[in-house]
Amino acid sequence: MERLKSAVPAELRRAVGEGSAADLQATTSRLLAFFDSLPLFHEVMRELTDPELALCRKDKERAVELKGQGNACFSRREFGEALRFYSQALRHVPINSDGMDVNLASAIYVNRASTMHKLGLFKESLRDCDRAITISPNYSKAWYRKGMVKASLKNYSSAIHDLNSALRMEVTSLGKGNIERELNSILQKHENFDEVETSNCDSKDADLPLEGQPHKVIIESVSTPDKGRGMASTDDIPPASLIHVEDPLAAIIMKCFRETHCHFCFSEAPADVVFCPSCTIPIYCSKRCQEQAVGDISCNQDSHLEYNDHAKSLAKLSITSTSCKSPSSKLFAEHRHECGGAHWAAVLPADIVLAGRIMARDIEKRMLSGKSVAISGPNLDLVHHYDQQSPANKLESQIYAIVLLLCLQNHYRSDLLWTEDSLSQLVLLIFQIKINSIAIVRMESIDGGPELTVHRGVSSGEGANMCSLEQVRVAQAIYVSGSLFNHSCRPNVHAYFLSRALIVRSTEFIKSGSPVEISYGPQAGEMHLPERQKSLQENYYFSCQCSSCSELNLSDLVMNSFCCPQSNCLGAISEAASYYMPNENFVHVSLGGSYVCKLSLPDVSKVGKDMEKVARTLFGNSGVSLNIDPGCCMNCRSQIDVPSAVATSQKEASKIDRLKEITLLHKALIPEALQSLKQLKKLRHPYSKALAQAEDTIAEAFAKVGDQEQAQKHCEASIQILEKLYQPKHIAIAHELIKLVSILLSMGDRASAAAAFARAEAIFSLYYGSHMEKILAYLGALNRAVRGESTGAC
Ligand SMILES: C[S@@+](CC[C@H](N)C(=O)[O-])C[C@H]1O[C@@H](n2cnc3c(N)ncnc32)[C@H](O)[C@@H]1O
Repeated sequence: MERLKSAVPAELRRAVGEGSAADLQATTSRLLAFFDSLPLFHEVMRELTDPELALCRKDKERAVELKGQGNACFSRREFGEALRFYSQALRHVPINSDGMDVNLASAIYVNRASTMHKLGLFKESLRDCDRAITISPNYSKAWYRKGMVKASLKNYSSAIHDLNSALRMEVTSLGKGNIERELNSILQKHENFDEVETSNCDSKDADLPLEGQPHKVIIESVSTPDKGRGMASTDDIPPASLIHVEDPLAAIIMKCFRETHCHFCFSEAPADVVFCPSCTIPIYCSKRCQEQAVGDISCNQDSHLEYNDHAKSLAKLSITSTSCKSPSSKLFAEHRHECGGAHWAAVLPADIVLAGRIMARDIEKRMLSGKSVAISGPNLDLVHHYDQQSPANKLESQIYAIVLLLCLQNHYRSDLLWTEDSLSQLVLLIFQIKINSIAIVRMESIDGGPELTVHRGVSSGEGANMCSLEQVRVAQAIYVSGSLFNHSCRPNVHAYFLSRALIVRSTEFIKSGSPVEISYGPQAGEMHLPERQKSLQENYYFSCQCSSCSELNLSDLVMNSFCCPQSNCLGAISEAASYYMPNENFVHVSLGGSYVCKLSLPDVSKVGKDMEKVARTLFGNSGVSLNIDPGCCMNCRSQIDVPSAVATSQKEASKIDRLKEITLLHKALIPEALQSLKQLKKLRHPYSKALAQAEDTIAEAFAKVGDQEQAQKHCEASIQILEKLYQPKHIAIAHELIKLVSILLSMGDRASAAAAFARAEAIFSLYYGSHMEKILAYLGALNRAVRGESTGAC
C-alpha cells in the first residue's frame, strides 16, 4: 500500500488531504482515474485477487508432508510437536469431492485424536474422532480410537459399542486381531469397575444460549447538547441490571490473535482447533463457529474471475459480468466472500476487512431480495469525523476504499452496478468504523495465577504467583445500537462480551432520564485529566465533555502529584499542571503553559472521607484562592524542586520495576527495592498512583519468593491507595482484592481470604451479574478454595 501511496502525484495528494466529506465524490473519482492509468495499481490488485498467486490456498501435498512430520514426531513420542504438525496438516488439507482428500482429512483427524489421547486431552480427542466419522462413517480407525478414549474415561459400555463398530468395519485380519484384544481387556474391566458416564463432549459444537436478556427496554437514544446522540434511562435502573444485549453487525479478530483465538466467537482456541474448509487463514474452536463464519461451503468452491476480466474500466466502476455469485442462505456468513482463492482479506488491515464484511452483508441482502439497483453502501448513520482527519489518513482510507471495492467485485461478479457514490460511502464507512467500533476484550490470566495458587494450597515456602489478570483486546466489532453509547471517564454502566455479544450492565443506581455512558478506555483514577483528553482526542477525535472532565476531580489532583515537604500537610504538589481559580465557581487548568480546560468545583461533601481531607485543604479554608503552579503545595504553598523530585522518583520507581522479572535467584533485589519505596514515600503524595504501583510490584515479588506476610502487607497498602483514587466499588479494586485472596490462601489464612473474596465478589457481581463466573472462569475454583473444598481438575 505504501507503493500506491507514494505513486500519487503531489497535487492530487493535496486535493485529497485538504478535501472535506462534501468533496469525497470528486476526490475519490480523481484518485480512481489516476489508478486506472497506473500499471503498478493493476499489479497490486492482481497480487491481492488472483487465485494463482494466493498464499492461502489449500495444498494437498503440503498436508501430506505435514502429516508425515506429525507421524515422525508421534513415533518419537514427541506428542506436543506431533499435535502441532497434524493441526497444520488439517489446515492445508483440501476437503472436496475427491475421495482421496476425504480419506486424507479423516486420517489426519484420527492421528490428531490419538496424539491428544496420549496427551490426556480426552474430550478434544473424542471430538476429532467424531469429525473423522462424519467425513468417513466407515473408518474403522476412527471408531477404534473413539472406543479407546472412552475406555480411558472408564465409560466402558460405550467403548465396547465403538470397538465393536470398529471390528465390523476393519478389513485386515491383523487389525481385527488388535481390536479383539483391546475389546477383551475392556470387557474384563467393565465387569470389575464402576461405569463413568462420558459428558457431552460435543458441547463446544452445541448451541450456547444467551441467558439473562433484559426484560424490558430501559434505555433510549436521545439528543444531548454537547455529545450528539446518546443513551439515557427511561426508568430508574437499579445497580447490576442488564440493560443492553446486542450481536455485532460485523466483527473481526485482531491480527495478533489469529493463531490463538477462534475467528468467530473469539474465545481461546482448544487443541482440536478446526479450519476454514476453503482457505488456510481462519481457525475456529468448533464446527459450529466454523459453519456460522463460512456458511454453506459449496458456494465457496467456485473459481474466480481473472482480475483483468473486469478491471478494464475502473473509472466507470460498473460490471456486467454474467454470473452473479449469489449467497445460498439467508444467514450472512461473514468469512464466505473472503476465501476460496484470493488472499486480500489476509493482507488488508483488520478495520478495512471489517468494512468489507459490512459491505458484503449489504450486497448479499440486496441479492437475496432480488434488487438490481446501484449499491449505495450501508447507511449506518454513525458519526465519522472525516473532516478532522489528517491528510495522510484521508489519502490512505481513499486508497483502501478503492482496493476493497474491487476485491469485493472480484468475489461477487455481481451484475449490480456500483456508482461513484459507493466509493465515498465506503470511505465514510471506514471512518465510522474507526470511531464506533468496539474492542471485544477477554480477561486472561498473565501468569497462570489462579490455578497455581489454588493447587499449591498453603505451602508458603515454595512461593506463589498472585492472580493477575489483564484485559486482552481480541477482536473489533461494530454494534449498531451499541455505537450510540457516549463515553464517560466515570461510567455508570459496564460493557463486556459473551462470545460476540455486547452486554451492558449498570454498575450504580441510574435515575430515570439520566445519561447512560460506557467507558471508551480512559477512566478517572487510572489516567489523569490531560492524559484522558489526549487519548480520546487521538483515538476518537473528540474533546471529552463528561462530568469527570467538566468538574475538578480530586483523583486528578493527587494521582500524579508529589507530597508537601511540611509534615502533617496533605496538600498535593502538581508536577506540570497549573490551577487558576478566577472566581468561586470555576478552575482553569493549564499544562506546560497550554490551556487544558475549565472545570466546575466538586461538591466536597460527596467525595470519600480521605479525599474530603484533601479537598478541605483546597476549598475548605476560606479566603484561600486556588492559583497554584507546578511545584507549589495546594494547601500551604510550600515549594519543592520539581525537576529533581521527578528525576529521583523515576530512578527509584525503575529500581522497583526490576522486581517484575524477579525469580527466587534475584531475592537480593528486594531490600534495595524497599529502600526505593521508602524514598518514593518521601516524595510522592500518599494517594499517588506511583506509590500504589510500587506497593503492588513489591507485593508480587514477595509472593514469588514465598514471603507471603510481606506480600499481604504491600498488597493491602496498594489497595488502600486505589480505594482513594477510584470509587470504592470500582472493578480495579476487585482485581487487586483477588491478588490479596491468593496471597492469604498461600498463607493458609482462609478466614481473611474468604472476607477479601466476598468483597471482590460483591464488586464483580455488580459488573457482571450472573455472567460473573463465565467471564472470570477462575472465580469458581478460588471460591471453593476459600471455602476449603477440593478444587478438582477443571
Ligand atoms: C460512538 S459515538 C457515540 C454516539 C454519538 N454521540 C452519535 O451521535 O452518534 C462517539 C462520538 O460521540 C461523541 N462523544 C461520545 N462521548 C463523548 C464525550 N464524553 N464528550 C464529547 N463527545 C462525546 C464524540 O463525537 C464521539 O466521537
